[in-house]
Amino acid sequence: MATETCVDAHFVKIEGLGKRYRADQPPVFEGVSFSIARGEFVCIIGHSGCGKTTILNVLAGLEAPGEGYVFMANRQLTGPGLDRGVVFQGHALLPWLSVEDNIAFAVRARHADWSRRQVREHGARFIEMVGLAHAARRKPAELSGGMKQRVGIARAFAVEPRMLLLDEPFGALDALTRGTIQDELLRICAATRQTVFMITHDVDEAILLADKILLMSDGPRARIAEIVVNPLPRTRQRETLHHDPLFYGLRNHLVDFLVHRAAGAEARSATLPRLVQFAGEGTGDASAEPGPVRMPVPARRMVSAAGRVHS
Ligand SMILES: Nc1ncnc2c1ncn2[C@@H]1O[C@H](COP(=O)(O)OP(=O)(O)OP(=O)(O)O)[C@@H](O)[C@H]1O
Repeated sequence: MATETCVDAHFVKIEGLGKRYRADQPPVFEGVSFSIARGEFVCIIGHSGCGKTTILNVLAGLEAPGEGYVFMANRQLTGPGLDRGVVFQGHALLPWLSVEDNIAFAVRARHADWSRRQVREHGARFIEMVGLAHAARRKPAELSGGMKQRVGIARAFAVEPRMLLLDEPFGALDALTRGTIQDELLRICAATRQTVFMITHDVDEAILLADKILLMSDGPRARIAEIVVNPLPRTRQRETLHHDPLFYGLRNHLVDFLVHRAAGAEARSATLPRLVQFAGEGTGDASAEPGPVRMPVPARRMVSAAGRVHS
């Protein structure tokens, strides 16, 4: 029982990850260590180029780390596998297949012994889940960007991966569509207790979706400087999120990191990430005191009023 609890808390374990692309250059990031509990939704935020996608690719097994290890359920991951589902920004659908066939293709890869009917019925559940039953026979070219992204999400869920990896999946969508899909994602994750690792540049998106937010310092030699535990209840909803007294304290803390601390010596030299937990209406951490979102910001690193990072 104790072992099981331990596996649950450290379902995914990343230890001392580092990556250097060129021998004559410093590593993009180093000493990256963190855990993801089973069923936990983790977002990672950091400025462009600090290595977020590289970390996601290492978790997906698409790229080898220069240093360090990744474990899932106590097993070391050394390559890609159907136990992990990836949703990329560019949806990556097969253009000659319909929505249902795109999903069936992925399901068949996972369950080679299933009958055609089993594959179809299984896929239909997930198409329904993302609200695309009416478009199941359409090809990707006949879908909007938001619909394509939903197909990508349905496909990833249909494979029932043990960990879902999302690389800025909503970055290219308009605000309204993004909101709708975020709500769907929240609902599906709550229903399935899916373990998720997601890259986002949107602070508000991280607050809405994540249980834990990893803040990366700037590269080269980027690190996870802080692990911020989301104090808002898991039942949070987009429409009412900003009414919670803890919302602005958390938001200011994240924006302040991106604007002021990500490039600072303290964040860049952190050997271990700082755990930031907010307590009650204020915060248990002195540096996490709610404060104004300070502008203007350095030209290279702008965080818009909407909480999105631009470089
Ligand atoms: N295959 C590669 N070969 C050489 N350098 C690479 C390669 N892939 C990434 N890099 C470099 O590594 C650094 C980190 O890239 P990565 O895409 O992981 O950053 P990121 O934080 O995801 O950035 P963004 O937010 O802009 O997507 C960048 O400087 C990038 O140029």
